[in-house]
Amino acid sequence: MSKILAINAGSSSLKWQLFEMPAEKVIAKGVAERIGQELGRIKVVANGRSDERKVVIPSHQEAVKMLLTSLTENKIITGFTEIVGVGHRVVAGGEIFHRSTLIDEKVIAQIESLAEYAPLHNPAEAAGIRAFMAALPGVPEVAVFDTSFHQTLPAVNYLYSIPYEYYKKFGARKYGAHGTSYRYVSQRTADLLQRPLTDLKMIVAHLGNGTSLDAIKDGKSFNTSMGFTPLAGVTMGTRSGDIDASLVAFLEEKMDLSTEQMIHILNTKSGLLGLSGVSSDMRDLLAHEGTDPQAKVTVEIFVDRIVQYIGSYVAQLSGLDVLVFTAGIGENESLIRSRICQALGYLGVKIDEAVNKTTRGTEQIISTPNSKVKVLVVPTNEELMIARDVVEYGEITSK
Ligand SMILES: Nc1ncnc2c1ncn2[C@@H]1O[C@H](COP(=O)(O)OP(=O)(O)O)[C@@H](O)[C@H]1O
Ligand SMILES: CC(=O)OP(=O)(O)O
Ligand SMILES: [Mg+2]
Repeated sequence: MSKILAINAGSSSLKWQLFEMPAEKVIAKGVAERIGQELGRIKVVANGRSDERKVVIPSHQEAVKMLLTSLTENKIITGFTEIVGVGHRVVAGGEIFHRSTLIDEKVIAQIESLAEYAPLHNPAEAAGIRAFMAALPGVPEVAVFDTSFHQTLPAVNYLYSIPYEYYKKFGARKYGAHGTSYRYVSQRTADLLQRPLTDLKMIVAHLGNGTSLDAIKDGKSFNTSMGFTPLAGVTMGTRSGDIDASLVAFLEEKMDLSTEQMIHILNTKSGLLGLSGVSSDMRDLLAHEGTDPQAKVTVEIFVDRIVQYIGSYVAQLSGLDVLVFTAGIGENESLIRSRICQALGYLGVKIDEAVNKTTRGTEQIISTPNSKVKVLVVPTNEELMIARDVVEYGEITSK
C-alpha cells in the first residue's frame, strides 16, 4: 500500500486528494478555491474533520505552499517521505503527449513550451510541479493530460477551416480539454446506468470556471467545445468562448493593444466576469440576477451557449441517450441544470424538478422515467484518474 497525492490545478482552484493505492481509499482531500480573486477559501478534510478558512490566495504557487504546510500541520502525514508518488493534472499536451507521462526536466520544459496551448493552466501547472519536485526530491511525479482523452477526435472535428498546412506545420488544430474529467464521468455514468459505455450516445457538460462539452460516441471523445486552447467554446467564468476572430484585430486597433494583451483580456476579463461586471463566479451572479439586469442576461447567455452546443452535438451524434452534468456549476447549481433541460424539452428531455433541486454534489439520475434522454449529475473525480495513472506510469517502488 502506498500514499499517492493527486493534484488538480484548475484555472480558479487547486484540488487535491491523498490516496492509499491501489485500494483507492481517500486519506485526505482539500481544495483552495477562488485563487487570484479578492478572497479565497481553503478546505481540508482529514481524520474525520473538515477545516475551512477564508484567506487570500494570490497564485497557484501560494496554494501549493499552503497545501504542503497543511499536510504536516494537520498531521495527515508525519513527513513527505511517506508519499511515494505525485500526479499532476496538466491541461495541454499538444501533439507531444498522447498519454500520461513520468516527469523529468525535459517533460517540464515541454509542458512549459506548450504555454500558448493553455495560458491559464500550463504555466501554473509547471510551477506547481517544480514546487513539488523541490519539496519531495526523488519522488516520481506523473503528468496527466486533459488532451489525452481527445486523441480520438476525428479529423472532421479537430481540423479548423484554415489552410491545411498550418495544421501540418504548426499543429494548429482543436485539442480540447477536461479530458481526464470526461474519461472518469463517461465511464462512471455507464456503470451507474449498467450499460456498456460503447452503446451510449452521450454528452457530458463540464460546467466549472472553465466550461466545456464533450460528445461521446462509441465510448470515445467525438467532439468537444474547447479548441486549440481552453478559450474556445461556450461562455466561461473569465473566458469569452467562441468569437469572430476578426474582432481580435478590430479591438486591438480600437484600444491600441497588442495581440498578447487582447488574448489575455479574452482569457481573464471576459466571460461571466466581463459581461456582468460583477463576478466570474456563478454563485455571485445567481445572487444578483433578481436585481441586476446585466447579471440576468449574463446567466442567460451562459445557458444559451450550452444549449446551442448540445443541439449541435445531438445533430452530430444523430440523437442522444444520456446527458450528464459535472464540475462546480454542473454538480451544485440545480437552477442552471433546470434551465438547460427546459430548453432541451424539444428533444424529449424531462427532469424531475424536485429531485434536481435537492441534488448537490452527489450522483443522481434527475430525469423522469419517461424522459427520452437520461439526465444525470455525476461529480467528477479527476484526482482518482490521476492517482490511477501514477500507479500505471509512475514506476513506483512501494514503501
Ligand atoms: N456550491 C456551488 N454553487 C454554485 N456554483 C458553484 C458552487 N461551487 C462552485 N460553483 C461554481 O463552479 C465554479 C468552479 O468550478 P470548478 O469546477 O470547481 O472550477 P475549476 O474550473 O477551477 O476547476 C465557480 O466559479 C462557481 O461558479
Ligand atoms: C481546461 C480548463 O478550463 O480547466 P478548469 O475548468 O479546471 O479551469
Ligand atoms: Mg476544473
